[in-house]
Amino acid sequence: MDNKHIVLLATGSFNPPTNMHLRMFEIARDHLNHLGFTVCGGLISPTHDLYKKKDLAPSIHRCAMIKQALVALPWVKISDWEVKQSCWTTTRNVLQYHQNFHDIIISSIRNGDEVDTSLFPVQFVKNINAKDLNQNMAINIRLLCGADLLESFAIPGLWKDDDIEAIVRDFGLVVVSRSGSNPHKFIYESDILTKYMANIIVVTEWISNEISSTKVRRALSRNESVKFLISDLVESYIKEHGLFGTLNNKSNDNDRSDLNTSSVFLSPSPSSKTFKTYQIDDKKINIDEPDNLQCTTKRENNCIKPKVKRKRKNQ
Ligand SMILES: Nc1ncnc2c1ncn2[C@@H]1O[C@H](COP(=O)(O)OP(=O)(O)OP(=O)(O)O)[C@@H](O)[C@H]1O
Ligand SMILES: O=C(O)c1ccc[n+]([C@@H]2O[C@H](COP(=O)([O-])O)[C@@H](O)[C@H]2O)c1
Repeated sequence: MDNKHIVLLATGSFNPPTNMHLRMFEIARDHLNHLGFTVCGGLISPTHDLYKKKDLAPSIHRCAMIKQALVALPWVKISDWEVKQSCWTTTRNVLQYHQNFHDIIISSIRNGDEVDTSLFPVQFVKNINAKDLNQNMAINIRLLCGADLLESFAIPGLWKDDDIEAIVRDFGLVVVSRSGSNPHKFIYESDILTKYMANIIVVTEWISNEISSTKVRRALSRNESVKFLISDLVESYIKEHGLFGTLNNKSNDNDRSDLNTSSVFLSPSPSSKTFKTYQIDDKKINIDEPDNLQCTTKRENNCIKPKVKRKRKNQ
């Protein structure tokens, strides 16, 4: 975990994406830069429709809204890989897939293979082109999350202990503080998190802002202003498509021609034996799949976030 080049990957519902989701990337990047890391890119991976969170808008809309939000944050890109799978994928596997993807691209560049780097962190590509790419230089995908997601590790039955351990051991976490949470205490109370404490960076947001998607949805359904909470482009999209109980629902569900979310990042095509072939724009690329990518029926049925009181437990 000594790699200094980082791509921050945030998972979640983004239902809808808020300004705080975007700020989370900026705050984390500043902090990591102060610590001597190079954050060369960011990715948002919205969760699958089968996660079945209450009031979850279809992923086609969530992807389209994220694209609109990211107009203001061009160093972060959307990955639609997760939503395009046939079922919900664990965060561990989402991280592993994207790590494999970056590893393959880097080795292709080193081998002199022609690959489309348009989806790759711009600064990293510049370094490669400037030929100062150290042979050992690699990109480390890290999970970026708010402190509430970290604390959800303690919700009984929601995360597998093995997955939590793999996430902190193999990828690492960047946790942005959220009011009402105490990430340092939470890490202290967890054996697994304490063991891999060196891989967990807690970022304090001093300009605290408790924007949440839930509150934005509530305001929208009441026809209250959401200006400065979400981007104007996202707001227009929501109203145009009548999402989240907005009043001017045009019932235009059948007309989805404007929702061109195809290959926002990359899309799977039929698999081969050990690799899966992915179409990236007009190029095909083989990527080693994370081991147990298929989710089990049990896990699929477990997708619904249990309505249990959050209780901290020693893991
Ligand atoms: N205000 C915030 N401060 C810090 N992190 C945040 C904030 N809002 C969202 N996040 C983080 O962004 C990621 C994606 O969040 P998610 O889509 O669940 O948003 P949310 O606002 O928490 O949603 P909801 O209100 O629907 O539960 C999570 O890691 C979450 O912790
Ligand atoms: O990997 C897991 O076991 C796991 C268990 C619970 C939640 N997650 C992910 O965590 C994210 C939670 O998003 P949200 O909106 O419910 O805060 C979402 O991307 C889920 O896929 C992942």
